[in-house]
This record gives sequence, C-alpha cells and structure tokens, in this order.
Amino acid sequence: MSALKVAIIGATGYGGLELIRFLHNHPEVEKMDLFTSSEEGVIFSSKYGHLLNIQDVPLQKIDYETLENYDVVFTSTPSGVTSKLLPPLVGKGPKLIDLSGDYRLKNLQDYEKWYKKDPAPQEIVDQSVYGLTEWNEKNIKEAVLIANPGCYPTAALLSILPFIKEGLIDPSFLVIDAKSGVSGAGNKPSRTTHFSETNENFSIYKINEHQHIPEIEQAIEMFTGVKTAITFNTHLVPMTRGILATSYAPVKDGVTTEDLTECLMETYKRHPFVRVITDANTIGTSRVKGSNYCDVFAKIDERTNRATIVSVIDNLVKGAAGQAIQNMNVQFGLPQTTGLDVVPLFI
Ligand SMILES: NC(=O)C1=CN([C@@H]2O[C@H](COP(=O)(O)OP(=O)(O)OC[C@H]3O[C@@H](n4cnc5c(N)ncnc54)[C@H](OP(=O)(O)O)[C@@H]3O)[C@@H](O)[C@H]2O)C=CC1
Ligand SMILES: CC(=O)N[C@@H](CCC(=O)OP(=O)(O)O)C(=O)O
Repeated sequence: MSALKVAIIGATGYGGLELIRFLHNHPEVEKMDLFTSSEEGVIFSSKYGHLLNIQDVPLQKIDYETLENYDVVFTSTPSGVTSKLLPPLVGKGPKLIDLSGDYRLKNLQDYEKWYKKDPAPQEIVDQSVYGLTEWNEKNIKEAVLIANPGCYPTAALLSILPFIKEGLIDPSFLVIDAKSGVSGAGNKPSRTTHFSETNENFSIYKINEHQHIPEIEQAIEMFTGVKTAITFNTHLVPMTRGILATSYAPVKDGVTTEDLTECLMETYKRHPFVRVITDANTIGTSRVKGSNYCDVFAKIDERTNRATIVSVIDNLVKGAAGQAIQNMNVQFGLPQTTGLDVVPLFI
C-alpha cells in the first residue's frame, strides 16, 4: 500500500517537527496534516519560519471524526495526554504511533509509580506493541497501536540486548550511564533547560528515579527472557541533540572483544540503521546527528573482565520521530529506510 494520509498531533513540539522534516520527503506520504491542542488556525510556517513555503498550512483542531480518515496518526505529546486521547481511536481505522511513554509499560502500577500520572486503560495498554524496530518487527507489522520507545531505552537496549540474549554478559551487574542533549526535554522552557543553567554545565538528574528504568527492564525481559534490576542514570550535556549511553557489565569466562563485535555484527547484519563500530575513535553523537542511525561498540577491559558497551543516537530521530517512521514503514510493508535515508549532519 502507498499514498499514505498521515496526521501529527503535537506537531508544534520537537518530536513533531522531526516527524514533519522526514515525512515531508517520504515518497509514500501523499497527505500530512498537523493538529494542535492550543493553536488552532495558526499557519504553521508563521510559527516555525524554517518551514516557509514548505508547511504554510493551518494547525487543525483535534477531532476524532477527522482523525479516523487517516492511515496513520502520530502522537507526539507529553506523557499523560494520549492515555486519555487515544482510546476512542483504537480500532477505528488509523494505525496509531505514540511517541510518549503512555503505552510502553505493561504494568499500570509501574506507570503510576514512575510517571506519577494516571495510566491508560489496561485493555488498550494490552494491545500496544513496543516499537523497538530491530527487535520487534513481526509484532510491529500487525500492531494497531505502537508504543514508540523512549530515547534513552532505544540507545541502551540496541547495544546491550544482543549480549544478554547470547549470554555473553552478566546482566545482574549491569550499569547504564547515559547522557543527553537538551532537546530531549522538549520545547517547553524550564529552569533546568534554561541556557544560563545548561551552558557550561554538565549535570546528573533523576538519580535512580528515571522513568526509563522500568522500560529498559521490561524490554530486557521481553526480548531475552532475563529478569534483572539495572542501575541507570542520566545526565544533561550542553548540546542540542544526541544521546551517548555507556554500559558496563561483567563478561562470562572466555568471552573476548572479538566475540562481542561478532555478536553485534551477526545481530544487526540485516538492519540498515544499526552500525557496528570497530574503531573506538569514531564514536560520537555528531556521527549520527540528524539521522536514524544508532552506532554501537563494545570492548572488554581485560583487567576487570568487564565489558564497556557504547551506543549513540540522535534522540529526536532514532530516539523518537525516525524510529516512529521506521515503524510506520514496517507496518505498511515498505523498506525500513523509506524516507529516512539521510546522511548524518556531522558538523
Ligand atoms: N524530545 C525527545 O528527544 C523525545 C521525546 N519523547 C517523548 O515524545 C513526546 C513529545 O516530546 P517533545 O516533542 O520533545 O515534546 P514538546 O514539549 O516539544 O512538544 C509536545 C507537544 O505536545 C502538544 N501538547 C501539549 N499538551 C497537549 C495536550 N493536552 N493535548 C494534545 N497535545 C498537547 C503541544 O502542542 P500543541 O500545544 O500545539 O498541542 C506540544 O508542542 C513526549 O512524550 C516525550 O517524552 C520520546 C523520545 C525522545
Ligand atoms: C534530557 C531530558 O530531559 N530527557 C527526557 C527524556 C524524555 C522522554 O523520552 O520521556 P518519556 O518516557 O516521557 O517519553 C527525560 O530524561 O525525561
């Protein structure tokens, strides 16, 4: 199927802007409409001047009858919005791809505990499919509602899952240390994202309390069968885009760096967006900036017999809009790279 009609709710946010950037060039998207909860009628390019002559269209009011006519509805809204917004649309026609955390956690008590908000209805959460494309393609193909993964979980999981699945590392001592650019916090200014408090500052936040902890643990169990508790912490870096996640875990006896590299190569040999890096000097967020790539690398520290596992993504692309479109491509039987085949910005 081609000539897709897509709707974006939350188009004015950072995730929404990236959806627009890629969907504008997507060869199978025939119609793209933008929806808002607060700025009905505003011409999009008057708000975002870089889209002049590209999106000179009015923002539309969110309306169920209208939304039912699309093939795909992307929601890129803060947590706590789609838990209420999406249930009436489930099964009404469009494929739903939610970029927020509202449908990721299968256990509603986990959602309440980590997001401190009311969860979506259990029967709808039960229908959602976790959209980590490289690991869940079969289920994504059939899904009516996709819970697009969080940015940090995407980066961490793509690099650690192969080793846990193949039993090369001991996941009970897994430590994930992750750093993000400020766009990860969305476009709403806050004290912590204010230039004068982020510039020349490198800070840790939500220590041992980040909402992506249960998401990563759930995905590890879902894709490898291993139930484990992780240590996961997040840092804010004074840059706009990018996540670098470094994970540490003991390796099983006899496992070498070559075994780890081979495991990554084998896992991702058919997957165009995960690149296995062998030269440690070429890993960095600028190598994936603006693109849907995730670069992964692993090396054993022979003194400690622990593996250092590194991955980088652009939080707004592979960590959000890019992966969402990759999932749409899978759902409609298109090559995963359709509309996403761009070269990273690098400089
Ligand atoms: N930024 C990132 O790197 C990543 C973000 N995510 C997740 O994706 C989602 C979107 O993130 P991001 O784009 O950064 O967020 P932003 O804050 O930049 O944008 C969110 C948009 O949601 C819309 N919105 C706000 N309240 C409501 C509401 N009550 N009903 C409908 N729409 C509403 C707003 O648009 P309007 O006022 O026009 O309706 C706003 O522009 C979040 O859940 C975030 O956690 C996931 C991965 C990475
Ligand atoms: C830098 C920064 O603040 N990043 C955000 C990532 C937001 C996100 O992806 O959260 P959801 O689970 O709600 O989708 C954070 O750490 O909370």
